[in-house]
Amino acid sequence: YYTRSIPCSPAHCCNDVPVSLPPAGTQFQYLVVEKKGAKQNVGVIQLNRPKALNALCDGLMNEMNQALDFFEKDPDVGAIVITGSEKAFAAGADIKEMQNRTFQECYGGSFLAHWNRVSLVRKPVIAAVNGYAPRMFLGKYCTMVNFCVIVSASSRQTQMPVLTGNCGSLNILFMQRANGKCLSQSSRINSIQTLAPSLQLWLWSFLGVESAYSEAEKKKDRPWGSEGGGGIRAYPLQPPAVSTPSPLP
Ligand SMILES: C/C=C/C(=O)SCCNC(=O)CCNC(=O)[C@H](O)C(C)(C)COP(=O)(O)OP(=O)(O)OC[C@H]1O[C@@H](n2cnc3c(N)ncnc32)[C@H](O)[C@@H]1OP(=O)(O)O
Repeated sequence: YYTRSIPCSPAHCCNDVPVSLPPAGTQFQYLVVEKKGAKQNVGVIQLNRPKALNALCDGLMNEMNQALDFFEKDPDVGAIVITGSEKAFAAGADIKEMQNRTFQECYGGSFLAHWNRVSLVRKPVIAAVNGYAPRMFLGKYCTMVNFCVIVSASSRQTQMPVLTGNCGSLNILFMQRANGKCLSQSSRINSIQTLAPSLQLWLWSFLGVESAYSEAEKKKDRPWGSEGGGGIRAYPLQPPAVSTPSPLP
C-alpha cells in the first residue's frame, strides 16, 4: 500500500489527508475488488474462495477490511456491493479455523472483533446474495451480511435463516418470493418496517446507491423483475398488520 493525497470534492472533503489506496492491480487472495458502474462509483467486493464456499477465514476478513477502507476513503465511490458466487454467498465462519480454539482464546482475544468493520463503513453497503448464506442474520457476529444496509437476496438463496436476535435494525431486506416466509418469523420486523421509508430516502439520496443497486442486481442469478407475474416481494412494504383482540368470552 502507498499513500497519496486525494483532491477534495463537495461530496467528501478530506482536507488533503493522506489516504491508503491499494496500488493498481493489487491482487487479493480471497477477494476480487473493483470499481464498477458507468461512473466507476460503485465499489464491488466479490468473495473469491470457491473451494471453501467463501467461508470467512481470517485472511478473507482482513482483506475485506482493507477493501472496505479503500472504498470508504475513495471520494469517487458512493456505495459498496458485497457479493459471492452463484453457489454460495458465504458458508459462514470458517469452521475448520475455529475448531481448535478454546473459549478463553476466543473471549480473551476478542475473536471476531474485526468482523465489525463492515458495520462502521460510512457509505451504504449492499449485500447481493446468491446460494448458501447459512444463518446469515443469527447472532451479533453472524456473517457480514448482518451489517449491510441493504440485503438483496435471489430466489435461489438457500438455507434462509430465521431472523432472530440482533438482525440489524438498519437492514432493509429485499427478497424474492421463495424467501419471503422467513421474514414473518422476525420479532424485529415491526421496527424495520417503521424505519424503512426514511432510511430508503436517506439511502437513495446517497451518491451512487442507485448504480450500486443495479450492480448488485447484475451479480444475482435472478435479478429483480425476472420472475414475472408480480412474484417479487420487497420488504418492508406494508405497515405491520394490526391484530384485533378477540372479545372476552
Ligand atoms: C460467528 C459466526 C458463526 C457462523 O457463521 S455459524 C455458520 C458456520 N457455517 C456452517 O456451519 C456451514 C458449514 N457448511 C455446510 O454446512 C455445507 O458446506 C453447505 C451446506 C454450506 C454446502 O454443502 P455442500 O454443497 O455439500 O459443500 P461441502 O462439500 O460441504 O463444502 C465444500 C467445501 O467447502 C468447505 N466448507 C464449507 N463450509 C465451510 C466452512 N464454514 N468453513 C470451512 N470450510 C467450509 C468444505 O469443507 C468443503 O471443502 P473440502 O472438500 O476441502 O473439505
